[in-house]
Amino acid sequence: MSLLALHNVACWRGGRLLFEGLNVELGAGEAMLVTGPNGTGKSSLLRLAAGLLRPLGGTVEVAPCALADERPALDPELPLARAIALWTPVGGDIPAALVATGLEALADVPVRLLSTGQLRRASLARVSLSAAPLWLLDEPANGLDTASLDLLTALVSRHIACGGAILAASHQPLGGAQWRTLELAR
Ligand SMILES: Nc1ncnc2c1ncn2[C@@H]1O[C@H](COP(=O)(O)OP(=O)(O)OP(=O)(O)O)[C@@H](O)[C@H]1O
Repeated sequence: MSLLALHNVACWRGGRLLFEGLNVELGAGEAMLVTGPNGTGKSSLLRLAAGLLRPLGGTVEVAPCALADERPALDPELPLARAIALWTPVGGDIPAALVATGLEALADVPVRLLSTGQLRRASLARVSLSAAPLWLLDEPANGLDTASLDLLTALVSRHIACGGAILAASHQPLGGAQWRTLELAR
């Protein structure tokens, strides 16, 4: 079953054509890494998949998805666990997700006090709790230290093993899956 299907997609942004004729198919248990130089449209592609951007042409079919990008999408004034809870469906195990992202000691700390790497991990915790089968990860390794990269690898591995799919944009290789690569060019 396809969790993401882009057919002949074109994207216009910032006054220029970023890409056209793009076809992507992601099924359960599949992961795709989007690479390419700055400004070639990696983040734009993820936003297209998330339904936050409209394609200039082509079609986008997508299963329920969760996006993690540079914006944490968490209320800065709330303690971390409560901010994440606003995104978590009933039954989501927030303490376990905080442990999986190494954030258990920060559950009561306001989001605005978290560091860059901690915020990135908080986004990953939010996504992992979303129950969405498709994860859209924009530079998920940015700002992560070595131990946190291992946590990211474990999260990816578990999601793929559970039949999820991941579309990630990254300038660095990611672990946890057999990544197919899509390279965007200028
Ligand atoms: N909100 C926006 N409004 C207009 N143009 C934008 C907007 N966001 C990005 N762009 C433009 O779209 C183009 C692609 O940007 P995008 O962020 O998708 O590239 P990227 O491949 O993810 O880059 P990077 O490797 O630097 O993260 C760039 O030329 C950028 O200026």
